[in-house]
Amino acid sequence: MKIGLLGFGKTGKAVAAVILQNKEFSLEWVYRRTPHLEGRNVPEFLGIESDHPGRVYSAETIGMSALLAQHPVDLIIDFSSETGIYTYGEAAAELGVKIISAVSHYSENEKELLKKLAEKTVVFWSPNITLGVNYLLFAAQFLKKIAPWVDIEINEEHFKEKVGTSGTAVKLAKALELPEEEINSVRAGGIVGKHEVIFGFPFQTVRLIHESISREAFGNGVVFVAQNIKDRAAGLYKFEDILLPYFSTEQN
Ligand SMILES: NC(=O)c1ccc[n+]([C@@H]2O[C@H](COP(=O)([O-])OP(=O)(O)OC[C@H]3O[C@@H](n4cnc5c(N)ncnc54)[C@H](O)[C@@H]3O)[C@@H](O)[C@H]2O)c1
Ligand SMILES: O=C(O)C1=N[C@H](C(=O)O)CCC1
Repeated sequence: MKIGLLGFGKTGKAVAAVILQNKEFSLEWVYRRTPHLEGRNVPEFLGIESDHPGRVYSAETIGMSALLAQHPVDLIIDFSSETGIYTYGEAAAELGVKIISAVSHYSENEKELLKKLAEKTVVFWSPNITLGVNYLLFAAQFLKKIAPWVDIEINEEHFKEKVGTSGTAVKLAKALELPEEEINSVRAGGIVGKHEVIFGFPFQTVRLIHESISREAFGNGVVFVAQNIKDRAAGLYKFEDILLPYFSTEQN
């Protein structure tokens, strides 16, 4: 599967490193806003031995439609920001190029755009692309179903510079019907990402914890998602759509 990547910051670099070492994929290009690193070879830049082309292009030099015509891909992965989708969304959807967006927060406008693009191609969006957190989300919902009266607290910890409440914690709060304002956030040093749901029962406490110990975790998540959406029809997908069949009690 040929891949294009938008967002080559802290996470994009770690995700690129994981993809470059996977023989099922070929990282064709990285697309940046500015010409910084333009023309660089990503495997060489990251010091990874890989035969993927992985060349850096910039919006100042080539538009997305031209890039997709000259260097076609099957899938675009987005670890940029809210605005990234406007750069490639329409061009990708027109060509049926699949989209995995890992951007943690979107406003209603971008969410509407994702829905529109999903009429033409596969669009997957998840504020947290790790298998672990999405498993935790299911487990937490099950426990709440069994004991709807239990006290629940959500804690999230991230690196000092992260702005706003994590998209993952917001999603957990929605799923567990808790007010977003009650999420407890810690910002300290270089914490990659930790989410905890505490169930306070009388006489016992249940803690569901997920910690990303390095950003390569998000690369592994991308690989898992890409493998699971590759044969899907156009539509808007979330992590739950991939995991739900695994919770079936039927034997296969
Ligand atoms: N879903 C997940 O599991 C997950 C995991 C980690 C990070 N994230 C999210 O991914 C995003 C990036 O995180 P980060 O820590 O790598 O941030 P970062 O600031 O280190 O990197 C973001 C990069 O994207 C680039 N960028 C921003 N807007 C762009 C655009 N319109 N076009 C092209 N490039 C653009 C920036 O220049 C920068 O290089 C954030 O939304 C973050 O919350 C999601
Ligand atoms: O590095 C980040 O930024 C992360 N953001 C996600 C969020 O906001 O939920 C979670 C993973 C790391």
